[in-house]
Amino acid sequence: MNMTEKILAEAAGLREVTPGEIIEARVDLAMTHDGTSPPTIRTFRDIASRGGPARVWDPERIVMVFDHNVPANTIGAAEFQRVTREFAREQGIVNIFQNAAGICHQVLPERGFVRPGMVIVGADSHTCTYGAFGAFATGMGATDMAMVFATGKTWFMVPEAMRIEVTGKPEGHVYAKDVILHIIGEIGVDGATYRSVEFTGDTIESMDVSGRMTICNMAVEMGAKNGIMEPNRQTLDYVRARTGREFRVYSSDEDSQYLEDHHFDVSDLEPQVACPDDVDNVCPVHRVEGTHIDEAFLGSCTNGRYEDLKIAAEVISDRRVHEDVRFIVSPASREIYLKALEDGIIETFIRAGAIVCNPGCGPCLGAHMGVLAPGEVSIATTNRNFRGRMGDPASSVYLANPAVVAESAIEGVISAPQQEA
Ligand SMILES: CC(C)[C@H](C(=O)O)[C@@H](O)C(=O)O
Ligand code: SF4
Repeated sequence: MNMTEKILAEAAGLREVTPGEIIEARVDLAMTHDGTSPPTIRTFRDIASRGGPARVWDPERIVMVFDHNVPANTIGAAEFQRVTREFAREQGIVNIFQNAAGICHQVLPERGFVRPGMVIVGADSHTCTYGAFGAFATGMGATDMAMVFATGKTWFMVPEAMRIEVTGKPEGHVYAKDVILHIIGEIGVDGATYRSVEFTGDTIESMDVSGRMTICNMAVEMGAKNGIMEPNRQTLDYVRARTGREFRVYSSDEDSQYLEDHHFDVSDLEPQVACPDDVDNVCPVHRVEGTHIDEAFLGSCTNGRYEDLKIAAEVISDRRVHEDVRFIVSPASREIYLKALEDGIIETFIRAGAIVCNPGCGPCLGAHMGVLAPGEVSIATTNRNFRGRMGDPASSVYLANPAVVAESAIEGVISAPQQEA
């Protein structure tokens, strides 16, 4: 079996599982955020009113994070947060992060909730991020999540597996984001639908935790059920520094079967850009250089980590943001924000004329802060560029790495940074 199958078999109490099989699995951790807690709660109450349990199965295994609209920007968002807060209090859910602690997918690993070998479900599609830690992690809707709250279990169809081997050392301003954009450009937005995608190869093995998270974060953008990587040394150090709890590291058997095997050599890769309006509409940055932008956004669960802010600050140095551009920066968590503050990175942004916002999803999904007007263009370090994603349906989004976004913010048009990095 491969890693995903081993984790699922163990969680289902089975010796073996095979792709296509429907299993009932134990859930180790469940996450909901300010957008998805209320519908989960409503369904949970509905189940209770039909004879289901009135208490959640295990309040310690539920984590709630307010990140999509923090602080609340509408009365509706405020009401969603109030309902969630009250439910947490009533149910004894103490792991609720309300005041811009960060984006759920950053907060969970950072606070030691994510460990290798776990089964983690989240009411958010980018829950697949935790595959970077060797966990099986996937997103689900609020209705399924309500059943998890009630029973601590869920069903899965064991996914077919796909292996993506990445080799070579990226040069210059080429990062994990470029690697995953390039992969998605080749595989397509539906090329991995309902598959488990296992990332291997020396590029992945030597990659830092931040980069590994960026890659697994975007597995869902090619349709994957989950993305997963065997934890490397840096990942294990990260986990051990954040939790004293035990965990089990799984690896794929030598002879495990994959429906598809792909290989990417990234040694000569250029920075990549996903053009409107699809994540697989990818090209090397030089092809879109000079494209006018109105906004640049640095943040999100894809690229709002310390490493990303540092790259962007180095590119900016003592230059100033172009006068026709709003450059919005939102660190992915409070921990990251503080570290960037201590290191002068935040000061670099502010002096350059950037708008530094509190940690959260921010402009990523066009709901809060930095919404685009009709015809406007943004270049963002986020993971989605669907039509209308960051505002009006007639606005558009280019996805890129933090260095390209920072350089573009300075130049006022899509630009590649100098290659001396
Ligand atoms: C609002 C939420 C349910 C959504 C998701 O599931 O991914 C959001 O986080 C996104 O990135 O589009
Ligand atoms: S940062 Fe963007 S992609 Fe990530 S959870 Fe928030 S809205 Fe979704």
